[in-house]
Amino acid sequence: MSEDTLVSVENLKKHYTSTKTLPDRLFRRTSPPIKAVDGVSFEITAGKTLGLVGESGCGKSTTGETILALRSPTGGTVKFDGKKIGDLSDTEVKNFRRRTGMVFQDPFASLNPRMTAGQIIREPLSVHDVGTQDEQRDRSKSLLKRVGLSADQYDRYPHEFSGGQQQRIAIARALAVEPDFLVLDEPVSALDVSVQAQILNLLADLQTDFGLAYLFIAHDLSVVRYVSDRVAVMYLGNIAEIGPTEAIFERPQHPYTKALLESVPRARLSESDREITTLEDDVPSPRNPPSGCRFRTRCPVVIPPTDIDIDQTAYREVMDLRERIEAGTLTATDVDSTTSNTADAGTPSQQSMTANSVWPGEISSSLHGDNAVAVKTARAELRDGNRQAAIETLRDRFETVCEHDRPEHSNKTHHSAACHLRH
Ligand SMILES: Nc1ncnc2c1ncn2[C@@H]1O[C@H](COP(=O)(O)OP(=O)(O)OP(=O)(O)O)[C@@H](O)[C@H]1O
Repeated sequence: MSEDTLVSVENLKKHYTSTKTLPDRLFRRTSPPIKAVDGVSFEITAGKTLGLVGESGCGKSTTGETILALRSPTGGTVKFDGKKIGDLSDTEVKNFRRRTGMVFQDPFASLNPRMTAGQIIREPLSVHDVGTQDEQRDRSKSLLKRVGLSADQYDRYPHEFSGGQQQRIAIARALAVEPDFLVLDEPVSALDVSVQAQILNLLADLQTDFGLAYLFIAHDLSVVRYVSDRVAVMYLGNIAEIGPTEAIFERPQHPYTKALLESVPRARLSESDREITTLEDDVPSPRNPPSGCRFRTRCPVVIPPTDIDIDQTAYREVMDLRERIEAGTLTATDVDSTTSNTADAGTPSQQSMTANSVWPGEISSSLHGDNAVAVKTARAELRDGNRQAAIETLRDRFETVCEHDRPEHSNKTHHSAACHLRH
């Protein structure tokens, strides 16, 4: 941890356990928890911005809310200014609350409609007992001006403001008690594009003036690139890659970061022919995330076992096939019994089989030698009702390091990707 680290997050976990319904209780059913955040580590430097990006549902908001102790962690630690949040005394908790704050995506929903702009901004001053009534009023008015509104708007209600102005009020409220750290959860994504830049510039000015540190949560990569000193890329409850902004955008290391960047529309004409890898498949459920590397089920460069010879397209097809058998979405009834059978599965003389002969309708790549034999054997086993044997046959031959080992970050302080290809 460096001297000017303000927030330090180590192996943070937040799992949501669902409340049991009556049938669940009657039948003693338990559903696995949602692993929204599952072992996240990073640091935020005083006065700097860490951007947190990732697809919807990957755990960004939960990370921000858990860091601010709005949710209790399932595991791991958060330190603020060197002190562990869970160990704070009542006075220290109050001080932590004063020094931290949050700005939400939907400004209207985050402002009390029955309070005026002035009352909203004053509220934290009252809660923390800062100043006299007159001083609180004066400070609220000067904050209104500081965020680009007018002191005359003090007595107006939220609905009398535009979306951008409402977000300015929410920012003023967050600044009222002079915090050091703000979690900004998608602060511009609900706003018109024309207003977004104004709010981003305001946040940048305030950061410079008050030395604020930000955790800036967003799914819009161009926004994150614009505001962040460092960027953490999150996937299914884990940090896939973290590093300085330019390094992440110019020299991404993790296949997920690359795919995320590739999925951004190309701005320059010169780039219009660039081949793109889009993230088409759905993100797996955080209730039952893939073992090993969380991204392996969608990864375009998943690593085959070192002792087999297979190209990436064929390997991905075989992996997807096994996933479907394991998930129960490919069953015996889906196997056409008129073609292929167990007998021809392991014929040693069959060194190469055409795509059609290996698993009609499922495998379109050509597989050779023992790869083809394993897939044909699994097919026959599934058709004969022996699903577990089919899974084992495929696992024995094709199990990958990406599947049984969770990749670690090699370099926690600079630029690092949690990917087996980096080791
Ligand atoms: N209070 C909750 N109870 C149960 N599950 C939750 C709760 N809050 C979030 N989740 C689940 O946890 C996972 C992570 O959600 P989270 O909102 O943190 O992700 P996110 O990356 O911020 O998504 P988005 O960009 O859509 O806001 C999701 O699967 C979500 O459905």
